[in-house]
Amino acid sequence: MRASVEGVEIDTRHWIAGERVTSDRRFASVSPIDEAPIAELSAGGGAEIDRAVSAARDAFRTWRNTSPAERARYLHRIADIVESRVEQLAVVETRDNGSLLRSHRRGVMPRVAMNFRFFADWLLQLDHPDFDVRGHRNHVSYDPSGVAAIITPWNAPLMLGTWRIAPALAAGCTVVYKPPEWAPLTASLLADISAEAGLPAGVFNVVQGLGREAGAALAAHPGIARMSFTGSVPTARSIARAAGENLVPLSFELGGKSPFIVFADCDFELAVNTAIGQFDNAGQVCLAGTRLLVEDRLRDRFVEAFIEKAKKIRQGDPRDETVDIGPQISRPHFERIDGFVQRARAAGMQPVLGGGPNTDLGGLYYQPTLFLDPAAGSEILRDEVFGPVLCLQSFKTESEAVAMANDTEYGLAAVVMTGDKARAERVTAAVDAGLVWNNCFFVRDLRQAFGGNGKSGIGREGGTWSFDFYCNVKNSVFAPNGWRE
Ligand SMILES: NC(=O)C1=CN([C@@H]2O[C@H](COP(=O)(O)OP(=O)(O)OC[C@H]3O[C@@H](n4cnc5c(N)ncnc54)[C@H](O)[C@@H]3O)[C@@H](O)[C@H]2O)C=CC1
Ligand SMILES: O=C(O)/C=C/C=C(\O)C(=O)O
Repeated sequence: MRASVEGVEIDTRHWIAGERVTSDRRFASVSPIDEAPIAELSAGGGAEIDRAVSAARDAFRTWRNTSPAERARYLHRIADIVESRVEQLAVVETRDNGSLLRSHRRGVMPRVAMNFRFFADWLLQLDHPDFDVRGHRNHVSYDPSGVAAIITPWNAPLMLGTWRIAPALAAGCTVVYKPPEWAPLTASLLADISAEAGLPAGVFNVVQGLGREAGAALAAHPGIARMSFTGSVPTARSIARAAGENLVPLSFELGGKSPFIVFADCDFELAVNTAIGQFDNAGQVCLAGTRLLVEDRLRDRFVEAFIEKAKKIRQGDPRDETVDIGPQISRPHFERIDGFVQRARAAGMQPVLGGGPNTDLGGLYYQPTLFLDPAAGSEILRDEVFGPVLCLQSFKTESEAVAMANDTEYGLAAVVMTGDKARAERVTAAVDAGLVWNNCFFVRDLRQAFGGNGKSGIGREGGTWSFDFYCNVKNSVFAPNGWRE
């Protein structure tokens, strides 16, 4: 089974034990750009997952004993190949998930390579504390744990997949990866890249398929040692139930409804421009500050400038270099976003910007939308829309801003815009979020701890936190005596 997408040939079967494997059942990948089916893929289920976990368990026997230096060399080879194929990966990803081609070329695919390079290098400089305990030598080691199951979403498919796959492989785990069915194609290309890098058979496996079939079978498999999931809260609950049955440790990176707090003493232009950036990727960004909280004496000026700028956002085909935002991922997701907006309207809240499909473009293009002062407790203020829909509320005091920021079940990120450093520090300390950006957004580095509080996730990844998760951390103590000379 093959597909040709934007001139790139893709083998759309599973990748198990270093071989391509077909299933009788198929599913189609549909491009968000024009809703055209662009590829047919094998749809795996319990049998394919069983086969992949078994291959990964076999491969683990040797991969766990492959030296860190050797593992790092494989990861750097993968990074080299990714770098040599940025253009190919970028055009396929854009056709498959509708995110901007220019972002894929200049930011996202280089980050994919960086995911491999960073964890290869971090592995080699991992601190293994060695210290004295009342004359006994104490040593900490990071032992590979086994098969890591990895399930990720479609909004940045290869970047989010490799941000989990790379540390797992570096840690000496073997991997079974279930890519997102709405944008599965670059995972198939990654299988080729892993083979070309010489990764031994079974170390990295890809099972394509639907979440409720292949994904559910993987989460419930008793042969996995770790479950890393990025996606929505309802799916996380079902994965947690399944993995909990086998007492498999979890790392969850879920949704958000992050506050974007603007104080009147901020750099105004910077604040407006950064707020406009929350529409990036058509609002399909887990970290987005979708609740704009603006100090009331700045509110009218801010709203006016924001709307003026937002009206200049160019929406269209994400392959066009001049376009700012593309389509939503799929028809069901588009309808879900519109459902939120229409229910808010029906409840009496009128958007001051956008508020429906972009009728000039048709298809899956949704207008950047802003609601002012949604009713307290309303769905649009409470739930993650995961589309280009923002809410704006105002506050009078710093403590009111913090209370509003924390009035959510999520806790992934927060943005604070202020000219007062002391206030930035106070607010940063008081907001309940895994990541806080002051006068900036998405300043990202793989040494950072990444993850959310509350419904935004469980655990942290990045730097040593990733190794803490994928490894069995072992503490060994050696007595000073009792040894035969
Ligand atoms: N915190 C973070 O780092 C990020 C979080 N997200 C969150 O992801 C969500 C959007 O992604 P979606 O694809 O709609 O989420 P989703 O939860 O529907 O799907 C995510 C993945 O889970 C799989 N899946 C679905 N049902 C499953 C089941 N029953 N068992 C096992 N696997 C299953 C899907 O096939 C897909 O690969 C948003 O809530 C977003 O905030 C997205 C990107 C980053
Ligand atoms: O930088 C990361 O590791 C994760 C970023 C997540 C997004 O960009 C997203 O969900 O859109």
